Amino acid sequence: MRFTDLLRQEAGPIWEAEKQHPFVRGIGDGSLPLDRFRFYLLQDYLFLIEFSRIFALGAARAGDLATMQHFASLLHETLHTEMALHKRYGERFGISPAQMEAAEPAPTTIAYTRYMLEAAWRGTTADLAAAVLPCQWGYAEIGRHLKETGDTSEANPYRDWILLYSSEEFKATGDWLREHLDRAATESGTGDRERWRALFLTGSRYEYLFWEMSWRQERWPV
Ligand SMILES: Cc1ncc(C[n+]2csc(CCO)c2C)c(N)n1
Repeated sequence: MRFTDLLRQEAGPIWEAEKQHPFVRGIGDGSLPLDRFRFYLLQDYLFLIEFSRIFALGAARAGDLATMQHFASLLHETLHTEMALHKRYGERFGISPAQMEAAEPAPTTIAYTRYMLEAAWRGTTADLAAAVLPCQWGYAEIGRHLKETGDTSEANPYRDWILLYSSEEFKATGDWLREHLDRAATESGTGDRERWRALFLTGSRYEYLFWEMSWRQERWPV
């Protein structure tokens, strides 16, 4: 069994809870209240900007040209394809990209992005892959799940979201991160694998918390 399959198996209950989360179900059937999606959109826009730094760090850390190219295309995909989706949704809400960029990050957005950045900053490209995989692979899995079980008709305001994250191109980029980590796992000891396991599980929990934050429209208490 691949190392990342073991990780996925262990994170099973967390990923299942994500699929059952009212925010995710609401995207699937289109019933999610727009103000909750609007909150998510602003937070996720900030999330993507910070997240991009991680891929840039991956390119800088890469031990070979092919790895550098993969991180560079992940960086491009995040800054352009994925952020373009958010900008289009912003337009529908009458929010400009400048306004989105100027939004105030909520506690969970800061905690999650700092957590991944710190792991990426002090680790190897395999540490980086372990920390970001729940995000990349998780969205591809949720996208596919919602495409199969949800409403992808024009009536669902979240249709474009589902279509982007369920696309094959999107899945392909996540597959490379998995391969990168699996390759490292075959050449490393239990200490490294234990660290990657912890990064993957914590990342998965933060993914859950991001839905929860958006559902509750989390704010600083004071
Ligand atoms: C909280 C949160 N988690 C994951 C993603 C999805 N995502 C963010 S960057 C990236 C990699 C390349 O595009 C992917 C898949 C998101 N948007 N927001």
